[in-house]
Amino acid sequence: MDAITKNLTAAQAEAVTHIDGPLLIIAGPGSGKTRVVTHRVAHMLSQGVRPWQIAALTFTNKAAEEMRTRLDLLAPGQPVWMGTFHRFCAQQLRRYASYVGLAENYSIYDMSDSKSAMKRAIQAAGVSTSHATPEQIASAISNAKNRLITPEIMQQQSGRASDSVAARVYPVYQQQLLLANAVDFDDLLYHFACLLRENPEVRSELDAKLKYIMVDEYQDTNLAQYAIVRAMSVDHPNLAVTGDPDQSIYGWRGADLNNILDFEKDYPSVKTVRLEQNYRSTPNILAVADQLIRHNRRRKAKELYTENADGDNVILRQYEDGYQEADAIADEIAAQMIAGQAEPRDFAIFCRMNALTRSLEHALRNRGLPYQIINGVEFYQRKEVKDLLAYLHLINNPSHDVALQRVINTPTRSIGATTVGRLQAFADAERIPMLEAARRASEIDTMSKRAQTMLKSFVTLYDRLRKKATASLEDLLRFLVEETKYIEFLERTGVEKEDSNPIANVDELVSAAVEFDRMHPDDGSLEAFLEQVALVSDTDKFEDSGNRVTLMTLHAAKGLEFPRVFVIAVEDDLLPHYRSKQDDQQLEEERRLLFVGITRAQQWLQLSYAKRRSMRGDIRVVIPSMFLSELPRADMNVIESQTDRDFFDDGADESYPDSWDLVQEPSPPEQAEQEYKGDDTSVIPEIYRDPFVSKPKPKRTKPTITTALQTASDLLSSDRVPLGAYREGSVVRHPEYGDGTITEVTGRGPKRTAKIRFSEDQSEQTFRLAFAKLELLDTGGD
Ligand SMILES: Nc1ncnc2c1ncn2[C@@H]1O[C@H](COP(=O)(O)OP(=O)(O)OP(=O)(O)O)[C@@H](O)[C@H]1O
Ligand SMILES: [Mg+2]
Repeated sequence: MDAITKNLTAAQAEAVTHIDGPLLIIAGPGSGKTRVVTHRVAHMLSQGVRPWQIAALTFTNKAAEEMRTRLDLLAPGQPVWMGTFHRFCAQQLRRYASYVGLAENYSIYDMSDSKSAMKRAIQAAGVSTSHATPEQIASAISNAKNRLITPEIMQQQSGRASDSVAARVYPVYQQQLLLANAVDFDDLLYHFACLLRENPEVRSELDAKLKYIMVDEYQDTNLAQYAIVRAMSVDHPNLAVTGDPDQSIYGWRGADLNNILDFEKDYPSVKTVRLEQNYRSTPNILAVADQLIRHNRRRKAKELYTENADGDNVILRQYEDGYQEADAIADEIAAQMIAGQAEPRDFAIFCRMNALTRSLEHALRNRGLPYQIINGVEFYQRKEVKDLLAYLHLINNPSHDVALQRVINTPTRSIGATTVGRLQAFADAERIPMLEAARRASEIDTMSKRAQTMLKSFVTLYDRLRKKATASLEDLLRFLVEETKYIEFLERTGVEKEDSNPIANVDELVSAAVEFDRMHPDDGSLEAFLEQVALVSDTDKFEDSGNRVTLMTLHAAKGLEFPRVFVIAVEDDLLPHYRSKQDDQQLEEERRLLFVGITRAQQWLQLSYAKRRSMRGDIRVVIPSMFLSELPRADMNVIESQTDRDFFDDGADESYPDSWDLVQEPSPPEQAEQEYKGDDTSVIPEIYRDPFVSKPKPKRTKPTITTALQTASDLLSSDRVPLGAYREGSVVRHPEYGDGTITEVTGRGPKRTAKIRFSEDQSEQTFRLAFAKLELLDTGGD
């Protein structure tokens, strides 16, 4: 026990050694809340609690991974459940799928899958979208799920127009999902919460099994999450939660601050521990954070203090424009590295929206600085990756209509929209999955013979693929690519984008499959792989091992820490986001978001804004964020841009935009925009009404990530073999496939492609030479 508590303060040790009974740890950033969670688990294990009796829940896979790493240091190899809420619910639902009308191999729809499913449901429900856009309908349904409102209850509500339309779509949407044996992201929580509510025997079984539940970042739980942990902590109320109300930043997806503020009311016998000391940041950084957050009215005041040594002053810097900002930041990073003060991994750059990272990427790349972006163009969202995943989904779950619609004519096989429409109508009428309908194509008399034949041959292809379902994931994927002639399709359609290479992405997906096979030699099922992919969240794939600068949104930064932090574009209309400015509560959430950003920094921090910023080709004059005027400038280094030139001396007022309407970014902040026009708790029947439900907030999205797979040095390395050196007969080495011989070279410039036959398994692969990680062993030929 000494080993576990020796590096803890008295208050931390008090929380760590508390085993039975509810526990609330409420404390500011960097005070060791997450550390307490892991130490407490280790302590419980040392006191004889069995590992399978404990579950530690959090919000990002990265945070869960970190907990796991820390626990492994204290108590190696213990099978304690640690993971995200969504993963937890996904796994429980596999066990209890039939209780909610699903089969065990159900699919998890991602954002774009859900969107297509929603479109279809809106069509099927026959509602008009003139008063409510599909987004508004989706958002209202998502809200309802977050508040555990069933379709029946929603239909009883009157309310605003978009809601009554949504109420008609909701049951149809749910029915179609069930028919497809699929759930959307909200459903994971919703179904599981409903299941616990409606099945007392399951509830008490889980309550008894998982005697010790812990939740980190409890301030971000929504009603569904609250209901879930509460239901599992009735007979054994050993629920321990940690949180910081000042870091609640997920109101837009239904998080309810009251869940933490009222914990003491929910569990009157609770033991509350406050941690006072910050171990993360310098006093300078804390002072800035503290001054800022004091401007929120809805909070309990608390002091942040630290015994850490003074560091550099926090810098507040103005730039001419976004480009100068990007260049200067990249230069600053290079300078600090050259001075031997830091390495790339020490730096993080945070922004309000993903779109803002573009010029930074450029600047970092130009200087050969390695970086990774954790942002909204997730690898798994790329077209070619989604195509192949859709095949896998359909192989795993033949009822997955969204996947079927994606692949039925990809690669193109002359199955046009009309045919698909008729197929869908037949499926809807017969209440069968579309694949089943395709099998019965000859019964669809609205369809031409030719179309029926095409469908039949698609079904034949499908059956061939499905036979491979039990092979290793790698084999399955390679077989799939080959059978569908997918690479040829990519080559034919010639999609070549500046920042992505489709064929390389296919290779990357194969690598992911190989990796998955390797990690799961025994239990690696297709279903498990798809689940993992579906649940990848924003901070996943975040490699500590890679020594890179990290670019990410403020939302994704929660819970993490970095020695050196830049927060860019602290500007009016961006932070606070213009859609949040009208509403006091939302404005306070924006302030908390900046607070979260500031408190990630350990030693060094710079906040910046520009005089002008170009967005989608438009240059706009910038007003600095109101939050900057709330900071203790006297204690900061305030550096204004030296240049006086101002393009907007004339007519500046006219060119100033009302809003950033053109800035459209499918990232969390945008969700805040979604229609919320009032508090509807009044129309929720009594049994569902929770005294703590405050403003339900719009739809959650699945946050996503991209790792910039090619580091700057990869892209810039001058010692690359010129593409012309590769020819038929050249012998090459690939890091994964081993040695092989080029059998064919086609295309020019960046499209130059080589077919390689690998000696190990005689498989043939196609690579774009500009991107492939090849080593030229022998040029071959003369
Ligand atoms: N007693 C301690 N002694 C030494 N280091 C500590 C102690 N407590 C916490 N730390 C360190 O302080 C840093 C912040 O801790 P931790 O991440 O647990 O804080 P947190 O309260 O979870 O922060 P956040 O609110 O941002 O999630 C970590 O690097 C942690 O290892
Ligand atoms: Mg933490």
